[in-house]
Amino acid sequence: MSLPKHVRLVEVGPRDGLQNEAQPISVADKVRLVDDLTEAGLSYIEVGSFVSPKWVPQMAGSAEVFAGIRQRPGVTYAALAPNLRGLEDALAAGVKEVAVFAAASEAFSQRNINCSISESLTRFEPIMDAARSHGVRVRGYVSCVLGCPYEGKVSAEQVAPVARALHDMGCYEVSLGDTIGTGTAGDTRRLFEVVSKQVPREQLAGHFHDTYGQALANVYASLLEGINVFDSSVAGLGGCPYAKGATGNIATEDVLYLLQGLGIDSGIDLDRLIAAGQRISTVLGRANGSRVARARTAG
Ligand SMILES: CC(C)(COP(=O)([O-])OP(=O)([O-])OC[C@H]1O[C@@H](n2cnc3c(N)ncnc32)[C@H](O)[C@@H]1OP(=O)([O-])[O-])[C@@H](O)C(=O)NCCC(=O)NCCSC(=O)C[C@@](C)(O)CC(=O)[O-]
Repeated sequence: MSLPKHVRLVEVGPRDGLQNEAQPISVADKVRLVDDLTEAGLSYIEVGSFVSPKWVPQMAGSAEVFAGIRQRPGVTYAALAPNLRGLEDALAAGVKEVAVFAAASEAFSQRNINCSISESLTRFEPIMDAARSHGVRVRGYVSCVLGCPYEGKVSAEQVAPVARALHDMGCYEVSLGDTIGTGTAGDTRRLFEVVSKQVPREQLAGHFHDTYGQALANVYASLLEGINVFDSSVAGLGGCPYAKGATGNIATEDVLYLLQGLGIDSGIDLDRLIAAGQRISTVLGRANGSRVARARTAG
């Protein structure tokens, strides 16, 4: 399969990245991050989550973040909504696109959203109906597609029906998440081969964490499988509260560098993106998780 000419990057740093940071982050710092990402040319930014603040304290204040950001026309600013309450809060905050999230492993589903996989899919139905009636698009996630912190190996055959269910209920795109970052390029190719028999490739995305240093290889493997949407996190922000040692998502800067080297357009300005990543890394007092950013800012 030939490589795509254009790839869309879904920037998940303000949500997947910041949700895992230990120290409190002010609304102003979150707003600044989203604005910096808009300036860098990202066309899709996941801004926050409308989830229980007891479960994910860092995402409290997502409505204030939405109220504070400068929204550029043509850019999608999305949020997670795990239940009807989350959707209603998102709508009240003026959110135009939400994401629901399921898992391919039962144990992870229980720990993450406190219900079984099938209960979660049932819970999403009224969200889909309400979103549809408000003209809000819904993206779907499947976690633990290449491994689970509790159950170990997860097969592509376990992932496919969950992805299919999300697609069938109306998710316009389903993002497959290697939550603990253990997957290899071979696993990734097989995953997309199997899942694309149930959901068209054009409606699948790859979401890779870099725990084992395989994320960039997995993006390349996915490109070879005809996938052209990837979730990534500026400065490689994040981790996973349920997976010991898990690192953040693949750094957006590193994916962008890969894409530029392949002559694939994404509309993003690497220098501005690096500046955005440096700024939030300084705010958080952490090392920048992007290899490209570290190399470009060394010395
Ligand atoms: C799903 C629930 C809400 C179920 O939570 P629950 O405890 O089963 O629900 P509940 O209905 O019994 O409610 C419990 C409490 O939460 C409140 N509540 C209930 N709903 C909401 C809401 N929407 N917003 C705010 N508060 C809410 C509710 O009002 C109540 O408050 P209390 O009476 O105890 O004071 C909970 O489990 C939850 O919020 N979990 C958080 C899950 C989460 O955000 N995980 C991280 C994102 S997923 C991810 O990172 C993976 C991904 C997508 O990146 C891909 C990958 O890498 O794998």
